[in-house]
Amino acid sequence: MLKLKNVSVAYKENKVLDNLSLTASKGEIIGLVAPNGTGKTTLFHVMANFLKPDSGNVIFNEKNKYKSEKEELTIHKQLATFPDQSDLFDELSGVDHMKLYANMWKGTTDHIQGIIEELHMTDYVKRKTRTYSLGMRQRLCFAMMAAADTPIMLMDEVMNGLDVANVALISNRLIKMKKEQKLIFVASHLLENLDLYADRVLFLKNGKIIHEQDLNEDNETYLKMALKPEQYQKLKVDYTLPAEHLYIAKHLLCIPVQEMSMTEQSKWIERLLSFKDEELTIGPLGTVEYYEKYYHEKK
Ligand SMILES: Nc1ncnc2c1ncn2[C@@H]1O[C@H](COP(=O)(O)OP(=O)(O)OP(=O)(O)O)[C@@H](O)[C@H]1O
Repeated sequence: MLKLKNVSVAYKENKVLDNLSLTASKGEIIGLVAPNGTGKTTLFHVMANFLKPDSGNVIFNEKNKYKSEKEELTIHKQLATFPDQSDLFDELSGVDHMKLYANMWKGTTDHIQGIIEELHMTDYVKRKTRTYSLGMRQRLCFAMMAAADTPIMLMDEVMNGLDVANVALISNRLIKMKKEQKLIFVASHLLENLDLYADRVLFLKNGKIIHEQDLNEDNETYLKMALKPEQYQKLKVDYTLPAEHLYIAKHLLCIPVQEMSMTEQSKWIERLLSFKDEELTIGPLGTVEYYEKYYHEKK
């Protein structure tokens, strides 16, 4: 449905995207993660043709490229980008904004009431947006995307400024959109949240996708525990850790257990539980752990 082929973008000496390629299909939510200033927004801008890459192509449905105004129009009918809160008009109401997006893309506004109810916006949506709080504005931005209802959606920082209840509300709506076969890209710093709805998470570094985590795969199970370097060293001296173990960002020990016998697993659990102050968890590596692995940062 959407293909990027060898896309490169540089701002003078600053190479932000370096020969980057990716393929995305309908019915997928793709998370995009990286520290601030790495190129997530730049990548979205290339996908939406707000920025022409220095080289490479964006291809939609195997045939459409940003080659002419006509083709751009064809693509833009299928693709909406998350509005910036600063783009909202102070003197218009939330409903007005939703109607704007609905008319621009879908050509009907019949579905708006359902979205308002689902996103719990009934109490405020008829008021002018200048009276909205940060979280209310953010929910409206999301509601505008839902109103546009395009097959492809690019969502930059969709959860910005939302409280826990609203993050859950929007996450559920994203899952519903996925079931409706939308292709949705979500750039986010809420890493654990991505594990709830994303099919894949792409990790961007030095202009490239350095890792693609498939969350639908039957991923390896790990014993996971935060250990100080000296604790880790002691464990290494006292026992032979499996060669495939990870010590992420000099902080998180992850021991793969799928190939181990039950007896061996129990031994490792016992050994780790001897570090009494630390919490032991069991499960696959999530986006948080990969993030630490690739960017060596604590959350
Ligand atoms: N118009 C521009 N001119 C020059 N440099 C730019 C421009 N836009 C972005 N950059 C640079 O490109 C790099 C990537 O920026 P981008 O906004 O794509 O990052 P990001 O991953 O979206 O960051 P954030 O998480 O903070 O939103 C940064 O170093 C930024 O300074």
